[in-house]
Amino acid sequence: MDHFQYKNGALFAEDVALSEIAKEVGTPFYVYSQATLERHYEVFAEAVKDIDATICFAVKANSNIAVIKTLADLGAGADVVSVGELKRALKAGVPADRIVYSGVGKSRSELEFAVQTGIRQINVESEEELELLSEVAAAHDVRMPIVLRVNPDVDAKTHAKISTGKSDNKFGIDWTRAVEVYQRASNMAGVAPKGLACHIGSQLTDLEPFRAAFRRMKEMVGELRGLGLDVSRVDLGGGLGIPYDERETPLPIEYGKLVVEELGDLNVEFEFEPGRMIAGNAGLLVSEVIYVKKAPSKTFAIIDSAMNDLMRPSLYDAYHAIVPLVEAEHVDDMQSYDIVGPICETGDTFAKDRQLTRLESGDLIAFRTSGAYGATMSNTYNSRALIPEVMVKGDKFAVIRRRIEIEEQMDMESLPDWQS
Ligand SMILES: Cc1ncc(COP(=O)(O)O)c(C=O)c1O
Ligand SMILES: N[C@@H](CCCC[NH3+])C(=O)O
Repeated sequence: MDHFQYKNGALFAEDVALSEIAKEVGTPFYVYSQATLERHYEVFAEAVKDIDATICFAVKANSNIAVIKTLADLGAGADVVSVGELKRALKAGVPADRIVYSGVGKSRSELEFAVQTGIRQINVESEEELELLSEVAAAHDVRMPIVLRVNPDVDAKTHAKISTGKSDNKFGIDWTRAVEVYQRASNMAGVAPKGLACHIGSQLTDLEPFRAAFRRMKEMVGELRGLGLDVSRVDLGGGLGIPYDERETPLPIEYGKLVVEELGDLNVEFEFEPGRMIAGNAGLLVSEVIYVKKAPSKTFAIIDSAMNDLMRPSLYDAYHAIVPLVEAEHVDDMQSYDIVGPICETGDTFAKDRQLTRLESGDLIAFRTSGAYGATMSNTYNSRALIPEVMVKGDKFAVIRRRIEIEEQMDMESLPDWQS
């Protein structure tokens, strides 16, 4: 359940009419419901309450400091993949000892920063990274807690571009090598191996791939313990899918049950890294129709947001429900539209042949389920502004990132001496 509902024909975020926000901040903008963010975190926490669990919100899904702080205030940790995300998490008030750091390409300076910050753990994804981390941590007189991210060679049955657990994906250490690498790590300076991690992909709509990965993790923990090695943590990553359309997706409670069923007797601390499940349905992208253009074979609704603001449709052919801000009175007046942005690429298409109530220039529409991987993946292609993000709580709203205009972006550029 989210907190974006129609009241008297107008779409509200909690107790604020979205048209009111549009009037104040202009379109397009992202809007998040604090109550939905909180509710999703609580639902996930409830689902894993029977095990020792640290929930580390995957900051890549939504890195706005106000969003991270909302979750940190409920006790969330953070899963970060860059020093930039680490700095955001710290600024939002996430305690360092609740931050885990994943990613295949952490640089020396990033490792140095993480080691000095004293975060909970680094999820090591290759032997080369292990060697570098060992050197960096030892030089700082630190024994850095690590887990090895394992690639379990499991097909997550999700979009190929966001599947991460097959052996031909770049992520993690191949499961057939993991025990040997762990053994090696336990004799290295600067690192303290605590356990294993896996993350097989994002937007999983079937629990079976999770089960397969969990079983592989369990086998490996058994093997490591059999060798007398200590394993006290297992990080199960994120990946739980959410409904973008009417198809059902597994509930967090079912996922939690699966974890208990498969791994409940492991006697470890678990870490989870949910991103989409928490932020996805907590956000909308609101946009205005600029023109409605009839072509011989179809009608285009050209709107003021574009693929640079919400990349998911053009990148993954992802579906986002599109709804009007003013509930249509005549639902029998449905028409077919291609919803497109102003960018100079045909790929700048949000939806094809979408049945919507009649649209006119000036109408406001919203893309549902845009709170995860929306603003974080936006960019300034075609020299467009970065759009505002707004947070709603009850009957209040606040701009949590202002529009970053092109003038400001140009201020970051300079001419080489020989041109000035
Ligand atoms: C290592 C890692 N953890 C967590 C996540 C968050 O995934 P999701 O948003 O699907 O929960 C991702 C992204 O897929 C990831 O790569
Ligand atoms: N960016 C992707 C998810 C990738 C998850 C990152 N590991 C999406 O929008 O669905």
